[in-house]
Amino acid sequence: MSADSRIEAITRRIVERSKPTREAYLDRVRAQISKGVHRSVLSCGNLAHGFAVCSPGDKAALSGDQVPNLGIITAYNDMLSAHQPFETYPALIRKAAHEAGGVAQVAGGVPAMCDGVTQGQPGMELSLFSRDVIAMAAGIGLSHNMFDAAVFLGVCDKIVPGLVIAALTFGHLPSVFIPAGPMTSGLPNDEKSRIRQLYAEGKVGRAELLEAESKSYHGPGTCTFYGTANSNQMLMEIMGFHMPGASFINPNTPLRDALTREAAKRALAITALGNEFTPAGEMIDERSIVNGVVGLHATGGSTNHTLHLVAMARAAGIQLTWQDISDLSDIIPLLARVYPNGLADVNHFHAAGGMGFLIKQLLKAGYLHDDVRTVFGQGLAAYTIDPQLGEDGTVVRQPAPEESADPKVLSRIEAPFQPNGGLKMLTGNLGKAVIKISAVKPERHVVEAPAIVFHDQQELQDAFKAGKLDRDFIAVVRFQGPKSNGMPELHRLTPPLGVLQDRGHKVALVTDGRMSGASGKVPAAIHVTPEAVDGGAIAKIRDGDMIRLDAIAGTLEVLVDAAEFAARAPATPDLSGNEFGLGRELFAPLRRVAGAADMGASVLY
Ligand SMILES: O=C(O)[C@H](O)[C@@H](O)[C@H](O)[C@H](O)COP(=O)(O)O
Ligand code: SF4
Repeated sequence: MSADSRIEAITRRIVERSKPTREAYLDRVRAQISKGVHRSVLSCGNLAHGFAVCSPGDKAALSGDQVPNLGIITAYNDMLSAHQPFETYPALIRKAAHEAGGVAQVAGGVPAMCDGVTQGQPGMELSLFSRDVIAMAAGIGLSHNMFDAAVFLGVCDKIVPGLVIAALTFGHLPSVFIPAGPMTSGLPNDEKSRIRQLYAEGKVGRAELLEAESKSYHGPGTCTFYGTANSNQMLMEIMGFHMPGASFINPNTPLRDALTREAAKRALAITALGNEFTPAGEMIDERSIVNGVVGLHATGGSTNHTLHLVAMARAAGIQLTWQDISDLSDIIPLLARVYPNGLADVNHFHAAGGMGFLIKQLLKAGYLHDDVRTVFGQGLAAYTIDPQLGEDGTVVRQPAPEESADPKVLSRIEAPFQPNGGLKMLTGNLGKAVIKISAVKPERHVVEAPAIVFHDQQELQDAFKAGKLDRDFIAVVRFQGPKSNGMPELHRLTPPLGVLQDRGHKVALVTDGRMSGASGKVPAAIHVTPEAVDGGAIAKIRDGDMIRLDAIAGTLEVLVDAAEFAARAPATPDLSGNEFGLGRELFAPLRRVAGAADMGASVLY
C-alpha cells in the first residue's frame, strides 16, 4: 500500500533537497563495498594483532574471508540503568555467532551519559556533545576494519543517535541495534512528579523525595517514561534497525535473551558473504527517516529528536528540516498516551499492543512507507507483530492484535487522542523554535505574558523559592545554546513552573536550551535559533517585554516595536562559569564549532 499523498510529497521534497549529498554519500558507501570483505585488505601483522586473543578456531576463521565477523560496539556502564544489562551481552552474542558459524568480537566501547544523573548538574553541559563523541568513539572501534557487520548495544538519549551516526558513517556494513529493554514499572511517573512539586514547595523533605525517586527508578532497564531513550527504541524499530518486537521487552528475561541471540545471528546473515546483503547506508533512506518522524509524532516522542534525527539523517547524506518535521506533525495523529503525554508507562504501552499495533495502525492509514528495507528483510509490514518466546527458546512472532488492549493508552487510527502530532516548529521575530504540544493542555497552546529574563536555570529556581514568580510570565532562559554552554536540558525547571501553572498562572518557557523528553506539561518554546551567543534576537529581550507563544499559529513573537527592538544592544553576560569544571574545559573546542540547533547542533557537520 502506498503512503498517503501528503507523506509521499514531503518524502519527495526531502529526496530532491538531499540529492547532491545523498548521491555523494552512496558513492562512498558503494566504493567501500566494492573493496570486498574487509579483512582481506589487512596485512598479516594487522590480522595477527586483530585476532591475537581469539581461539585457534576463530583465528583460522578470521584469517580467511569466508566466515563473517561481527563487530560489537557496546555502551555498557553501571551509571545508566538502561545500559547495565549490556554487561553480559558480548558473551551471549559471541555464543550466538559461533552457533551461526560466525565470529564476534567487541570492536570497542563508547561513553554513555545518564541524563538523569546529570540533570540540573554541570555534567549536563557535556550531554549533547556526547552524542557526537559517541559517534567518533564507535568509529574508532569499527576502524579496525575486521568486520562484516556490526551490532550496537545502546539505548539512551545521546547514545543511540551517536551510534546511528556511526552506523551510517560505516554504511557499507550491515548494522543491527540491540536494546536491553525497559525497567519494570515502579512508582508511577505522575506520582513521582507530584512529590517533586511538593518538594519544590517545601511541603515534603529530601527523605520523602529520595524515597519516591528510588521507587520510580528501582532496577535495571530503561526508565519507563516516554522520554528520549524510549523514543530511541521506537525509532530503531520503525526505521528497521531493530528486530521486530525488540524494543520493549524487559531485561533479564528469556524473551529478551532470545531477541539478542536472534539479532546477532541476523546480523551475520545479512553480510556481503550471504545472499541478503543489507548495508546500513542503503537500508536507511529518506523513507526510513520519514517513517521515524511519523512514529515520533504518533507517540508524542522527545523534542530532542528535532536535533538528533536531523543529525542522524545528515550522516546518510539526507537533509531533514524542522519544516519537514512540523508539516508531518500536522498530518500524523497522536495514538499513544505515555507519560509525560499521559499516565501510562512504556510497559503499559507494550502490553496494550506496543510497536506492532502502532505500526499496523499507521500502515493502515498510509502514514508509513511500507516499501522500506530493514534488518529483518523487505517491508515494514513484517513489524506488525507481537513477539513471544517459542518452546524451543527462540522468538515467535504472532500478528499484532486488531484492537488495542488498552484504548486509553494506545488508540486505533480511527480514534486518535489528538488529530495532529507532538512537535511543532515556531517562527517569528525571535527566530525558530520547537514546541512539544502533545503533553500540553489545549488551553495552554497560546500564552501571551510579560518576559522575565534569566541567564541560568538556578536563577529561576531561586526566584521561585523567594516567592517572586507568583504571576503570569514567560520565563526567558537564554545563553543555553550549543555554543554557550553545550545546550543542556533545563528539565529541573518543570517542577517550579508546574507549581505556578497549577496555581492558575499563565506561564511558559522560551529558551535556546533544551528540555528533557520527559518534560511536558508547561508550554516551552525550546531550541530557539539563532542562539543568544550567536546574535540571536533572544539576547535582546528585556524584563517586561510582552511575548506571545502561539503553538496553533506556529509563531513565537516579542511584541515590541521592531525599530526599537532592532536598535537594542544584545545582553553580554559573563559565561566564564561554564568554561571549567567537571570536564567542561575539555569541550571548549566543541562549543566553538557547534552547529545550529535546526541543523542538529552537531560538531560533525
Ligand atoms: O530526554 C530525556 O528523556 C531525559 O534526558 C531523560 O533521559 C532524563 O533522564 C530525564 O532527566 C529523566 O527525568 P527526571 O530527571 O525527571 O528523572
Ligand atoms: S532514560 Fe535517562 S535517566 Fe533513565 S537510564 Fe536512560 S539516560 Fe538515565
